[in-house]
Amino acid sequence: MAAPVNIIVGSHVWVEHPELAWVDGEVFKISAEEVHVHTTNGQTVFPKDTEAPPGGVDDMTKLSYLHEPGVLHNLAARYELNEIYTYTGNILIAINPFQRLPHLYDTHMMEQYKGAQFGELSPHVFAIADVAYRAMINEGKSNSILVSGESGAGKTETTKMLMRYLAYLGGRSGVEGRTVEQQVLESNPVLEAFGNAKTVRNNNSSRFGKFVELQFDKNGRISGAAVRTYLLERSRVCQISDPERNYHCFYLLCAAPPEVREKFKLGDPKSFHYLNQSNCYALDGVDDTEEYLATRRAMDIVGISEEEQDAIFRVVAAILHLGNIEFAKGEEADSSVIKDEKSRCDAKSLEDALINRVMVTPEEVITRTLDPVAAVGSRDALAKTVYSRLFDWLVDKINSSIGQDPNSRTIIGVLDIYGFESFKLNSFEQFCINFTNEKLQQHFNQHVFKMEQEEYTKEEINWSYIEFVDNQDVLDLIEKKPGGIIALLDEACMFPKSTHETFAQKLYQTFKSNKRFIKPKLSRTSFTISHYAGEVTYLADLFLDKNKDYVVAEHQVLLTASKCPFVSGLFPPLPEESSKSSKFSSIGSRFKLQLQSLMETLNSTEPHYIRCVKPNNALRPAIFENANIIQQLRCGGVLEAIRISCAGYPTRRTFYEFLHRFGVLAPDVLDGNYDDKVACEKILDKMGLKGYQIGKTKVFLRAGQMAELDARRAEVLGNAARIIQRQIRTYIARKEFIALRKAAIVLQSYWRGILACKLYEQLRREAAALKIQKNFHSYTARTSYLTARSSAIQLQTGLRAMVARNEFRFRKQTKAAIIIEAYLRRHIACSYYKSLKKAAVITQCGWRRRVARRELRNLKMAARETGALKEAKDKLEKHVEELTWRLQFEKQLRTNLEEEKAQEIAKLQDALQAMQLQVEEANFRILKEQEAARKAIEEAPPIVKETPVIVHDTEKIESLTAEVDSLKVCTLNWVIIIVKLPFDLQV
Ligand SMILES: Nc1ncnc2c1ncn2[C@@H]1O[C@H](COP(=O)(O)OP(=O)(O)OP(=O)(O)O)[C@@H](O)[C@H]1O
Repeated sequence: MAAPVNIIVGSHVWVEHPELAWVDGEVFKISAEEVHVHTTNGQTVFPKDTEAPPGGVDDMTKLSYLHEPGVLHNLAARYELNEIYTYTGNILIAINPFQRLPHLYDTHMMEQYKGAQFGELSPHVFAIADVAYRAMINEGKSNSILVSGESGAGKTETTKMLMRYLAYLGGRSGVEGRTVEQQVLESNPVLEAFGNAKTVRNNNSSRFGKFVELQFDKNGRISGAAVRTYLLERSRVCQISDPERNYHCFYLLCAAPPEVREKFKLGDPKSFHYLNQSNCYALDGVDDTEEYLATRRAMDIVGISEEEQDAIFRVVAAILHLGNIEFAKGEEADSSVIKDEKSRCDAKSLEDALINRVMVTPEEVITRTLDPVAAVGSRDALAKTVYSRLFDWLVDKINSSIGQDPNSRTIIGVLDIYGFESFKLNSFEQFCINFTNEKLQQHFNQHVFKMEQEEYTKEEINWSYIEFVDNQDVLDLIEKKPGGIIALLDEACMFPKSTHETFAQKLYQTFKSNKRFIKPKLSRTSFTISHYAGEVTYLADLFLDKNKDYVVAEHQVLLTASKCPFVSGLFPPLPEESSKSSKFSSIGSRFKLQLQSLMETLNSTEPHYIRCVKPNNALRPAIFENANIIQQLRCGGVLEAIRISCAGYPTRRTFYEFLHRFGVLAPDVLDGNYDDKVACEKILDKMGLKGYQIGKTKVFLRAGQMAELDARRAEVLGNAARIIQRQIRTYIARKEFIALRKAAIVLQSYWRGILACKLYEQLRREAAALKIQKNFHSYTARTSYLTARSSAIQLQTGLRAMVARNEFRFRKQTKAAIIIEAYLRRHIACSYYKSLKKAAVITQCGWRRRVARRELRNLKMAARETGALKEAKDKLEKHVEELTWRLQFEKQLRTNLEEEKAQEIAKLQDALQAMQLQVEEANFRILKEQEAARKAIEEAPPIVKETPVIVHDTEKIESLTAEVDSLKVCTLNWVIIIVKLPFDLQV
């Protein structure tokens, strides 16, 4: 490959790669015109800045090597660190982070950016908004911020942030009710509900362009606002492809609370033809019911009344029901039930409007019935017309409700518009979008380059080497009247017989020699336009249909006659002559006019640019391997701006300003009597700068030269400041030194006196301390000795007592043991003695028994020998027994007698007396009986035998006599006892 300048062996370079965009490598050989690079594949080579900061630079113009890979690498390095914003001069590049970064947009951030110098803080949308606001306030000029980028790049999000920040700067805090800025912010959700849809590239893709104009009063407060919208994608209402969705409002309404669905006879979105062409009904992380309620709240805030909201959703529901009408072949169009209450129009009129067409010829009026395919087209056209009118009504309503400020002198406009589009198949929408971008690019060119060139021309400096691609020729190709593509398209639309083929042929013929128009070789209906951002091939097939904007007369009649005042309000009756003269209106030319008006507005403002970029792959490291980014930067004019900025003279100053600022660099030049221009030239030459230009009134500097001059100026000023500082410091220091020295001497003498006093005092204290120490030591030593001694004595006492107690205990135990032993021995001896005694007794008994037995045997033998002995023995035994009994009886008696002594004595005395009386009586009777007996003997015959009675009486007398004797003895004994008793008792 060819070697670019400033590349040598060992250089680190970027090499173009067909898929990865750029890969880095190292040059290892340069021969003739060839550079050999490791990892080379024969593509373009750019030098790599090995000293570039790893985190990237916040402004691309600060890069040492400004080329595509350098730019891309810088963006990638920053994106890696979540730095999604980067400047390119005054243009802000915003890369979609695909993740919420709340810290970037909180109130704290807003506070930081408020009034901060541009470039002082990291690049940010707030910085751009702040610059616009400050410029407006300071210069009293209107400003605009143009946000562009491809679908999903983050335009809408960026616009929201801008609006929030501008509302923060220009809002009225503490105002009651709905403020303008609140209404402006809340208009977003309303417009998004009706103008946004899920597409393949973005779940919340805005299907229209938008220009919000914030009007400010003289105090810089927001006093009014206007929203302008561009080119709503109408075809989406009737036609969607998987996995896209129709406009959000349809799904929100189908998910509305049951009473609302009931009112509009709605149900599952799958049951509607306009929604079920795609299988996507829900969005991840979005609750349509919630969104419905939020949209209604936002509608409240922007001032849409309850009735109007109802009417709006009634129209939305009607469009859904309209889509379900089907047509069959036949004379009569077959329709499913026409739910007339939805649009409040007559079912028959609806049917007529959908399938009948009236043609007025000079001769007659012909009514023609459409075939089913055409009827479907008619139905869809009706739906699209109603929807786009509804959308326009919403925008108008928002504008009238927010209100315009006729006294406002300045505005800040924010443009959120689709970026350049180039797909495989490009249709009318892409044509319009790219036309818009050509317009904006021209505006960009005019602003950045043309202004630059005009300035250079005015100043009569040489600018010939700055080239830029002027796209006026492309714009002519598209919009020139007559003869441009739009004009030809309108023409073709007005010719009933035109087809897309005739239209394409017309284009080929008209533009066959146009540099910007190319006819693809194999196609009959497509054409290619060489746009500033690249070539785009359009398919002309649907251009005619899509360009037609008129409302079919039958539809107009139907809708004007609607019983719903809202619907009839959307379609006011056309003035007689306009309906007659032309029922044609073209989207292309309407859009052209809108763009012209937008451009006029933009041209009257100071523009600021934000380019949103969408990494193809949200994975961070992939960004660098993303050729599409380069394309987006190219389309956004970023690369061109960088190139021009480097090639041109970005810095310029009037001679006066220059001399005022940089005169210090060459005081001799200032002192010399030179013309301003010459003086400037001399200063620049003295500084050794090259490539600058001197105009008629200004000095033009190349990129970086201003910084260099500033650095030199800072150096000179710094040196001068240092000299002055040195002198002043010397003077001050000397003065301070003398005063200090004087003060030091006084202080020293005073301090020395104090020190001597202190020393004496210290010595005295030391001596005293020694004495105290000595006494204290002796005292402590004695105290500790006494304590030790008393402790020893106590210990000894304790030990001795312990020993004595032990000895005493031992002796006591010994004594007890002896006693126990003695008792034990005595017990043993006693036991032994008793056992001996017992044994002796037993032995004696045994012996005696043996002896007695022997004696008994002898006695028995003797007794047996004599019966008398035996009788005697019996007698003796009886006697012994009687004696024994008598003894016991006597004992008993004696005992009883002892107890009853006194009574017994008396008793016995009584008994004695009685017995004496008896004795006397007995004696008397004996005498009597003896007397009687003698008398009887004397009287009885002489032979009479003795009778036994007498014997008896005799015996009785004898016994009585014996008894009397014994009683006498007994009485005597008792007398003796009684006489003796007092004496015994005394004893
Ligand atoms: N600054 C940001 N912070 C966080 N997420 C963002 C940011 N910018 C964009 N996004 C994400 O990217 C998505 C697409 O962004 P946005 O809708 O703004 O794109 P757009 O350029 O307006 O697309 P379209 O042209 O299709 O409307 C957003 O829904 C959001 O998820």
